[in-house]
Amino acid sequence: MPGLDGDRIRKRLDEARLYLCTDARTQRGDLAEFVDAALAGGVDIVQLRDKTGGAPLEAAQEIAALEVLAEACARHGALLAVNDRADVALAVDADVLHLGQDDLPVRVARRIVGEEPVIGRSTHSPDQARAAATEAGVDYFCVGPCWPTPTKPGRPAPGLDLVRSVASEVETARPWFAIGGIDLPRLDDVLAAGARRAVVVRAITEADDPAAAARALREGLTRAD
Ligand SMILES: Cc1ncc(COP(=O)(O)OP(=O)(O)O)c(N)n1
Ligand SMILES: Cc1nc(C(=O)O)sc1CCOP(=O)(O)O
Ligand SMILES: [Mg+2]
Repeated sequence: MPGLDGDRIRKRLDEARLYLCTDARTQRGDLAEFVDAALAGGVDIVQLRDKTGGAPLEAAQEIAALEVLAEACARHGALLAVNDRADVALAVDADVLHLGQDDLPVRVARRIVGEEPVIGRSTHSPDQARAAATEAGVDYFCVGPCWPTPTKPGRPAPGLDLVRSVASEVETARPWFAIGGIDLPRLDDVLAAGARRAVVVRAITEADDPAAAARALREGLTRAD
């Protein structure tokens, strides 16, 4: 929630179970209604991740979409996440900045966003997960893809073996999320592998009823606690 201090952001991150990445829904023109429904269903963190047009969003479009998400997150007590861009995270006072292996180094991003927002890291191997579990400035990490996914074409999937290995071998107090190909029918397998938090894209963005889809995923994750 923009305006939260670092301690409150970290407390909410710790409690978070369901993380949604959404595009700006430019074609459908329903971003505000969509995100309101997803948040009502129990999404804890919303990230704007728009890679739909083959090129990044224009800056003005990205900021406009983030303002829509920020207002909805503030109303629902959820965290707002920016993908890739530390300058954009600073500009919109985001709670969360997410960085992949090929994005800005965390120590560089920290110089831009300061200490308040949390920073997350994508990981795709046990070594990367171990590094994210200890690297200074990282607050959470993601582990995947659990299944090959058209949302991230070309990203090989280490599968649930990676989730099992992180759950059993990486000792960390940092929250971590499983990602990639996760939907309700697969959630029990993700939980059985040892994850307690999940990131989804299509399971909510492509649902006929995003509130119901989010609710079912959130309930599944909550039951596993
Ligand atoms: C929450 C979350 N987890 C993983 C990613 C993927 O980040 P990255 O590997 O940098 O790929 P892009 O999303 O930037 O294409 C993410 N965005 N969010
Ligand atoms: C954006 C992204 N990052 C991944 C990673 O493994 O880091 S997998 C992924 C896409 C997840 O989309 P869906 O839920 O539609 O499969
Ligand atoms: Mg990235």
